[in-house]
Amino acid sequence: MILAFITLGLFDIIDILLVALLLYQVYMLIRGTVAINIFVGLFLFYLMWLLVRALNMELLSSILGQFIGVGVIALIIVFQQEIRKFLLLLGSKYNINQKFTLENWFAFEDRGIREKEIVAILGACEHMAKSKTGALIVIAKNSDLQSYAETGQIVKARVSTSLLESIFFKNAPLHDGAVILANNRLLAARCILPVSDNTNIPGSLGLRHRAAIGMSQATDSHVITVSEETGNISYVMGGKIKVRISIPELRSFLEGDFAGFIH
Ligand SMILES: Nc1ncnc2c1ncn2[C@@H]1O[C@H](COP(=O)(O)OP(=O)(O)OP(=O)(O)O)[C@@H](O)[C@H]1O
Repeated sequence: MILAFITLGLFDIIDILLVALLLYQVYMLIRGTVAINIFVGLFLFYLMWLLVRALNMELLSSILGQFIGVGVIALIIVFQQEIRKFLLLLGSKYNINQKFTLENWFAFEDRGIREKEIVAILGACEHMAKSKTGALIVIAKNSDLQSYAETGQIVKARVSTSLLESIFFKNAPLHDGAVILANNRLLAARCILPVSDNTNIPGSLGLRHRAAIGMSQATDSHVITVSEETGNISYVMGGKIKVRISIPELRSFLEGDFAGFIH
């Protein structure tokens, strides 16, 4: 009966597709976090309101409508963290300051890392894995990591195996936290990274690995971890972690992901 009154135009189809795309993006953003349960709850609540309205159940629809009326404010409060993460990702991907620097326009500097830096990282990771020295290395891609670098100690030094090893040496003053590599330089050490709240991460992975995953979700950077407990090397990108990788595997990941930057 109801369907007989529904007319579907081209714009309605575009509208539905856009809403589907939006919902998919929201799902991708909060997938694996506790926020997904809240989102599903709110979505069901909204569907119920649409249903009771369509069935002309006046009393129930006006009660639910009161909640829906303040729904946007409630959404902002409930998804405060996710909205912040989303805006941060959007802002750092399309950072205006970064796009209009002279370096970018005239390509004076490379964004990521080159072959020499890859060799230095591989050497350091190999030694640190053998000696079970914990390490957390962030490699910038397009996102601006300056705000993360400022949580630690700005270094701005040439990347070398010995520098990386001495930073992560157990009793060294800068060993805690992460190092950030950007523009072929070791930009900063002892940096604090955002920790992922993904509930699907195995319990065996502690804060170092969660911080690596969190950083790769918040930015487009790639992260290498060396476990202090096991000496295992992991490679993290786009919120996904590859655990227990070998040095040749790490080389092929780095060369593959930063191929555009190798000279
Ligand atoms: N948010 C963070 N940002 C940067 N570094 C962090 C963060 N959280 C933890 N770390 C680093 O990770 C170190 C070890 O943390 P933890 O033992 O919980 O990690 P893990 O994943 O179990 O790693 P490991 O296998 O090396 O023990 C900390 O001492 C610190 O240097």
